[in-house]
Amino acid sequence: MAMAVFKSPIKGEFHGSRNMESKEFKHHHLLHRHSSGRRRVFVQTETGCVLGMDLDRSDNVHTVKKRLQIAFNLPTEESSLTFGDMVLKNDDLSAVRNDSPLLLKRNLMHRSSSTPCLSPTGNDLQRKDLSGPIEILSHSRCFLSLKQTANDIVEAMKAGVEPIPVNGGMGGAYYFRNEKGQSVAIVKPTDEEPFAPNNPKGFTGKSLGDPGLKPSVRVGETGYREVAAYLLDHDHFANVPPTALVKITHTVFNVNDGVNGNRSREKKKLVSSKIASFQKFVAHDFDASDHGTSSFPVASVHRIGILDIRILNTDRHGGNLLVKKPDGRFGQVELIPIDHGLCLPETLEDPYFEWIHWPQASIPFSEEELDYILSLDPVKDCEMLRRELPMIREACLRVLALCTVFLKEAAAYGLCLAEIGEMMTREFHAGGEVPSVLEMLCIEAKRLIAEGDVLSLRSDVEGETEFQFDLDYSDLDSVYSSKTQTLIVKNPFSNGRSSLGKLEEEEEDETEEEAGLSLSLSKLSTSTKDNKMGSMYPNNPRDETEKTLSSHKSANVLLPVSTNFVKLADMIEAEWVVFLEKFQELLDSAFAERRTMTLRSRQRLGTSCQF
Ligand SMILES: Nc1ncnc2c1ncn2[C@@H]1O[C@H](COP(=O)(O)OP(=O)(O)OP(=O)(O)O)[C@@H](O)[C@H]1O
Repeated sequence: MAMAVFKSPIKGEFHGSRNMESKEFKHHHLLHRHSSGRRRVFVQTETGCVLGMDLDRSDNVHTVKKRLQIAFNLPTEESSLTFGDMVLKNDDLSAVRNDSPLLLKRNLMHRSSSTPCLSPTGNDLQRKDLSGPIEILSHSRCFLSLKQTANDIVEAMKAGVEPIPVNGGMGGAYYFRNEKGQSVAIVKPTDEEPFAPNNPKGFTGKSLGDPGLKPSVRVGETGYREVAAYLLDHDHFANVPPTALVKITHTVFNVNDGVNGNRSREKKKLVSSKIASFQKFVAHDFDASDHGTSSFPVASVHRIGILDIRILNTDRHGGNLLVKKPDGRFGQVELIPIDHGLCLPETLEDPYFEWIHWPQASIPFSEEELDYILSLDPVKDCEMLRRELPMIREACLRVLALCTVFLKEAAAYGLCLAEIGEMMTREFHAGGEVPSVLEMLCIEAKRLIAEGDVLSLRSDVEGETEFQFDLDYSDLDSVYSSKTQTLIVKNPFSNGRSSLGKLEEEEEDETEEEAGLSLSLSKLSTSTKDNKMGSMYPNNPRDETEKTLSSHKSANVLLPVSTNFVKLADMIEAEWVVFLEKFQELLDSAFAERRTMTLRSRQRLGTSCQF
């Protein structure tokens, strides 16, 4: 019963680089650009400083870098300018859209651990940065309600009402208030995230763009994920508070001295401009970790679970569900999901779903929920995110597409939220972490592609797309143990092509044990989470990761280890299309297996546990 979600529109939708965008969008984009010629962009350095700049028709990468050289005292040849997945090269600024944040990076060979915080030195340029105190980085209607909130805050700032730093959490966060002193928004600067250069709580040691708290979510990129979760929450189904990316200027923000991560501005009270997520504050009474969960409405748990599955949320713990007591005596509590910074990872990760063992999650979906799931369109969702958040990485969009397809098929089969969540979650066995059923299905789909003749799919498009993904994964590979991936990918393409050189080198080292792993995968049934799987990993994959991590500096000592079993973004578009088809073909038997497991465990527990 595989659904034809990706049949016709897929061409041109799921691709590795934004310069292959759909014709329709490109046309619209070009029209817009040529009619106005001007665009406003926000350039952020790796250490967090932000400058608003107006580009006009005649600007190119070189002229922009030249202006930044004056502002940040960073020679053009020592810097690169990136926009999401893309390193902007030559004279091409055509992909950069109005309100886009760009990242100015110091080239690797010019970096040193004692690099001071790049702070703007060009007064002239700074004066030309005519940003208001809060600028929403979009003119989309989706953020209209936040415009008023921003205006209220600006009025309060004029009246001397100061924001309040949030005490808890690892990242820098601030409650911004209205004139009455009421909190109306929570602001999280991207350069104050855990391990980012200006983190106020001592968790520093990385640059923006480096792998972060979760290796598949880069430092400085949690903010746009918060916005993505809001945008994907169609019809406010799951109750995600309105969230936007902003450029915001205030003295309350933290700037470290760059070398030791010490706070330097506390006393000086200097004004800093930041790119931050800006979320509507929702008054609440407690969070889900403070309270029994039995009073939580089934519908709210289902709606939040549906969102978490789509976005592969790796951080849905109780503290990230705010709880509001009912107004009247007989009302129900309201749940407000927050903190979506660790959703949409760049590779399949182990999600964390606090609700997975709540009884509500085992109750079948209602008709209304099934209709909502049926209406979800992963192709449209990806298009919408590309439009609203042009910096979003294609790798994240593939995770979104895959998880949405999985949800749609599973719900259509009749599985409940708990069953779907469990199929996405890894288990730990004596031998280490075991891939989730979802991951095993992906591994199997990749193997099926490898068996078929997809080599021809690669021939035309290898160069550029490959490069985009190489950029993405060179960083991530250093913190992941990706043994399984290597084995799966190298088999079909071991024909001496240069872009896969790295994999070929590794192939020579293939041990008997690894060959055995390839073989086991080929015999894989979809019931993957039994103890047999443990023996497929005689060496704990986590040990490998720990070894890699130990070679990194400060922040990595504190970072959790992570295993990467499946990458999605290493496939060229044509492979991705075939992969999705194979993946869907495998789903029915996996769901049947899961259903049998549920029935068996119910029989064991007796009927008292049924709902
Ligand atoms: N939209 C909101 N409305 C009201 N309060 C909020 C909102 N978002 C966050 N908070 C409060 O701020 C606290 C910190 O927020 P959040 O968990 O998003 O930040 P964080 O730095 O990512 O935290 P952590 O490190 O625990 O993940 C929350 O525990 C919650 O109490």
